[in-house]
Amino acid sequence: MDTKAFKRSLQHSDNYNRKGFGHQAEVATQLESEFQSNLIQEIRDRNYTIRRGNVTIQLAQAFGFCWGVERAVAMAYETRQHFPTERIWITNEIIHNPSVNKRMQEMQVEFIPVIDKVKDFSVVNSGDVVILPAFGASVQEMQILHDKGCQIVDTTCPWVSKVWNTVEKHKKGDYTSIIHGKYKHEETVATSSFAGKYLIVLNLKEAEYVINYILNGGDREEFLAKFSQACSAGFDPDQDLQRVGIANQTTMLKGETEQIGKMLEHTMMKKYRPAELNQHFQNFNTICDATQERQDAMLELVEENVDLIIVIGGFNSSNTTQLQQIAFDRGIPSYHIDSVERIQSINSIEHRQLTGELVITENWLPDGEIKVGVTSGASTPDKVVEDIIEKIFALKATAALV
Ligand SMILES: C/C(=C\COP(=O)(O)OP(=O)(O)O)CO
Ligand code: SF4
Repeated sequence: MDTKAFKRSLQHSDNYNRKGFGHQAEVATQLESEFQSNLIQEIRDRNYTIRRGNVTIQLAQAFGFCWGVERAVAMAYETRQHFPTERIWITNEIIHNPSVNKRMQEMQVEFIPVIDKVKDFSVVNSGDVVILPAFGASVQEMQILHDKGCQIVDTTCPWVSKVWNTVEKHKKGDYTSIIHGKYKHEETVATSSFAGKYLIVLNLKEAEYVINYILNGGDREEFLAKFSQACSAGFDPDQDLQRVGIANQTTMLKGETEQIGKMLEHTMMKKYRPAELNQHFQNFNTICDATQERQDAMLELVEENVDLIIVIGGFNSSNTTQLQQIAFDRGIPSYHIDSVERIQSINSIEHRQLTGELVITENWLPDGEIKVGVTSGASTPDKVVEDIIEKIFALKATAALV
């Protein structure tokens, strides 16, 4: 499929909207009351720190809702206002936060049903409205919806679309897109659907494996088995790694994407002559600003001498997981939780480990004077952060009375 031509025709269609419906002001008030927090604003105004009793909270200098998330959620709210009686669908979670997705359901924004791991678009009728989430959607899904003639509201973050443009450029130049990302993640699924040849690498270890194959060759069958779900159809590692371009899922660890880019650049210089580099390697920066800022702020927070760090965000939120990875790498006790309910008591917290496992840790909150670092992912409402900080204050105040 000519994905570029398809996107152009979609954008010119009367049934397609990516700018909202002019209800920004009403929606802004609603979003503020549902998701914003006076306490968090107060802490921001006090140079990101607050002390109550024997607890000091140190917030990261950048955390919480990013611009792309605010925009997508606002567009979804506007869509409900603009189409009060129409049936509204969404192709995936709007963003990776349970409280925001719950609100979508309360507003009767329905998920496309999935049968045997396949989305059943037959439920969508031409008069329906379908929201594409902040991660975007695959070009195949867009085409199905376009063919149905339903109203499409596209909330894809422009930073994500920028990555799609990058893989289109790779495709045009006959470069294979090496995508740093998680092959099952909605954004990466969408990005790879716009690519020509592609290979998705999760981390430095996988990138090193690919580099070794480029330089020294290797076991072709093993390579194909390893990346069976993470490459384009008919991918041939012996042919398709001679010209490569870098792209990423916007919320990966920024340092890791940069390192993978550098490693591949050096590899191509080594394998071919430096003067031929441009024919074998392309790199456009596709890390988003919000991801950079939140990770940079986390790198500062881990230097703050905190006793522990609470990382707040959906358990399927990639960018939140990257924030915890930074704390983990520094050996600081850190707890990734998605809501205040995970704090069961002063002695017990249920949290997600980097492996994805949910575990309960006892005696997680130290006695006496403590300093707690707090950050939240790009899809986490400040309200959720407030509830958690208030809970910590309350638990410690009660403990001090005993
Ligand atoms: C929508 C979006 C980022 C917002 O945070 P999310 O937590 O929703 O998504 P992710 O970190 O990619 O799992 C895609 O860049
Ligand atoms: S994290 Fe970046 S790419 Fe993702 S929604 Fe936010 S601004 Fe957009």
